[in-house]
Amino acid sequence: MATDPHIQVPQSGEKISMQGGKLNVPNNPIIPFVEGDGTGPDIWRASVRVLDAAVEKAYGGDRKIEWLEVYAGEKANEVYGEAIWLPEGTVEAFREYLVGIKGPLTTPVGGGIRSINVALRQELDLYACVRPVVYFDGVPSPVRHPEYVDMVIFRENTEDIYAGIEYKAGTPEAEKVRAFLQDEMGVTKIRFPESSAFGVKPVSKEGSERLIRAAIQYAVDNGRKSVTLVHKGNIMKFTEGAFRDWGYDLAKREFGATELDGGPWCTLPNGIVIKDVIADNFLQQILLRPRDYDVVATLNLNGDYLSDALAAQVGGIGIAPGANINYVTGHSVFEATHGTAPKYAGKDVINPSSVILSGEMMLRYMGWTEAADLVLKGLDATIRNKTVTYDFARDMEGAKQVKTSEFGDLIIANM
Ligand SMILES: NC(=O)C1=CN([C@@H]2O[C@H](COP(=O)(O)OP(=O)(O)OC[C@H]3O[C@@H](n4cnc5c(N)ncnc54)[C@H](OP(=O)(O)O)[C@@H]3O)[C@@H](O)[C@H]2O)C=CC1
Ligand SMILES: O=C(O)CCC(=O)C(=O)O
Ligand SMILES: [Mg+2]
Repeated sequence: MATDPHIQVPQSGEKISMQGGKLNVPNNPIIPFVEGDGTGPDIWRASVRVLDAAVEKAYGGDRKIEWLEVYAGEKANEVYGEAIWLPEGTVEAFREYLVGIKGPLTTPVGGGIRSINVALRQELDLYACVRPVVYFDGVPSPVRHPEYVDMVIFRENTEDIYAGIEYKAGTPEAEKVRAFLQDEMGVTKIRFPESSAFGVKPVSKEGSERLIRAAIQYAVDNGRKSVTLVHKGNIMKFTEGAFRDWGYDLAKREFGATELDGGPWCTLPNGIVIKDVIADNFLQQILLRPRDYDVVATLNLNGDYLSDALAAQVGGIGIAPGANINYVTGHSVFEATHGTAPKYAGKDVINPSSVILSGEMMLRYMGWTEAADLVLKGLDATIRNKTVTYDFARDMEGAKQVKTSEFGDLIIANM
């Protein structure tokens, strides 16, 4: 990164580091950010002002983030002048400065580049995608009791069918996989072998355990009630089923869990329940009985679907933050659950709450809790005052619709 001429490191500012398993955060940390594609720039402009204002108000100038712009996606193509989607310098900056934040990046469907978002998580081994889902009073919701939803999704972030190991139908590679499966492994269940594409779903013990460990540790540290392992292990026995079994084993081995009524559910000594639910059932349970669920640990693709579904219950992906974290190295990239929402790009209308709340998570992760609390205070008051962006305004009686930038201003005023 030091040699990347496109990346201008701020003159002042210091690196965040990890020492003895704890983050060491200076008062003026350098934090890399990617603005993002589509609505990313609209959202980032509002978000950065809110985060800076919260830090300024909380610490009166004693602390300040030194932002370092790095590039990915369409902006990287512009800045680098060629088709470079995820420059080495960007990955290196996130590696070197430990904590970063990003806007959404476009991934084409069917062909073209593979996801830059996924690539970044894989490159930095950010194995836990952490997505809290909580209700802010006044947000319009399609359910009767959105306030019953208070969950934190821990989604495995580096494996599964999501890793992108696929072979296109009709290629020599797909033919090779077909031949291996049918001729060497004796597989007879491929319905249309000649025209099939193939995808691979790697799910490992190490990968599952480190994610489930992070989820249980989070539950312990935050006084939560339960951890639910969500899987489709009845059908995918050796991948999703193993995820469940490895989870229960880990809870017993590392956290002292004991079986409840003959198992497989178990409890930790402090009463936290470890349980499991099959994924399709879980999707109806979260609508009917959301209070039965708290921390959720699941595989990559399930976690992707669940994130948007649960976000809808508390008002949608306009207010759905997240973090990609490696709890061992401390590396983290905070990002919203939503994508680029391209039809709203450049219109200054989109809801910036998801990135603002991802920034709030980042401040809390850094130990800057006073600033994080101010972000929540400002956002909460702005929503209660019914001054909201289009997505909330369309279903909120008596609301005044404001622009993305105005919404940011109001959050700052309400801190
Ligand atoms: N981590 C990442 O960077 C992610 C990237 N993507 C990428 O984003 C692109 C677009 O994906 P798409 O499937 O359309 O999903 P998006 O999440 O971009 O948008 C889907 C819909 O969700 C609503 N929405 C999204 N963001 C907001 C927001 N900030 N405020 C209010 N409403 C919002 C809008 O609904 P409405 O139309 O009702 O207003 C929008 O049309 C794809 O290339 C995809 O791969 C997708 C997810 C994550
Ligand atoms: O990378 C992408 O384009 C989509 C990723 C996504 O939907 C997610 O991580 O929630
Ligand atoms: Mg998604």
